[in-house]
Amino acid sequence: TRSTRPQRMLKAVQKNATKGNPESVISAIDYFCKNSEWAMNVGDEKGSILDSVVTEVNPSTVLELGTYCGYSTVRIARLLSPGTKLITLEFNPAYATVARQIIAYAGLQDKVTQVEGSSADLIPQIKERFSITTFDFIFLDHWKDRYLPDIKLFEECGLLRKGSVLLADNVICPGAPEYLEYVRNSPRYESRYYPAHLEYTKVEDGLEKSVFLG
Ligand SMILES: O=C(NCCCCCn1ccc2cnccc21)c1cc(-c2ccc(F)cc2)cc(O)c1O
Ligand SMILES: [Mg+2]
Repeated sequence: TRSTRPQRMLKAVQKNATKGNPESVISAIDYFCKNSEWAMNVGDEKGSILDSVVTEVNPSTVLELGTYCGYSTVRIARLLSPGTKLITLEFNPAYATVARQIIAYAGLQDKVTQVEGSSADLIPQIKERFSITTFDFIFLDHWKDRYLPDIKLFEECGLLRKGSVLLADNVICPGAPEYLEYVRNSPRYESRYYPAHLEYTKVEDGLEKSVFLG
């Protein structure tokens, strides 16, 4: 049977990137998506903004919702301080399988804990399962209609502290209007929009960075 797009992306990484070199893995995926097949990685333009926010926060505890093929996982993990690990959640087992191989090819498997399931199920379990009190940095890149219920779940589960940073992909395209309305109008967040474009296209999109004020 025909291979899947994530499988073809993995082949492109194995062919064009250098094992243990995260930058070459990132470049190989971006090249594949620009020249062969579009895929819903955060991409290079928004990825650079992600890099700058991760570098600024220098987080000790990190959660990513939406692993997909591991592109943003590699972008984040390569910037973490030694000894820091990130938790990345993926709902689709086929995506998770490809991501595991791409993350390992980049040599970052020791900095990543992959979890399979839905955010609604996982978020209430995090404190217990991973001995985490609060997150310094959360990257939202999963179902866009889950951004709002999940940020409320983070609050209810006591997973945010004064200064926790949430960065949300696709707030314009496909869009997360209710989420935007909430973080931009809630007195409990300081929110800022980073304009960019939908990965590998000229379509308007951007990232929303929201700092929890406690
Ligand atoms: O849908 C997107 N991502 C989510 C994929 C599914 C996530 C599933 N999942 C993972 C963890 C998890 C935990 N709990 C519940 C569900 C969970 C997405 C789409 C586009 C896009 C597509 C077509 C188009 F024409 C324009 C834009 C661009 C992006 O950058 C995107 O991120
Ligand atoms: Mg996205």
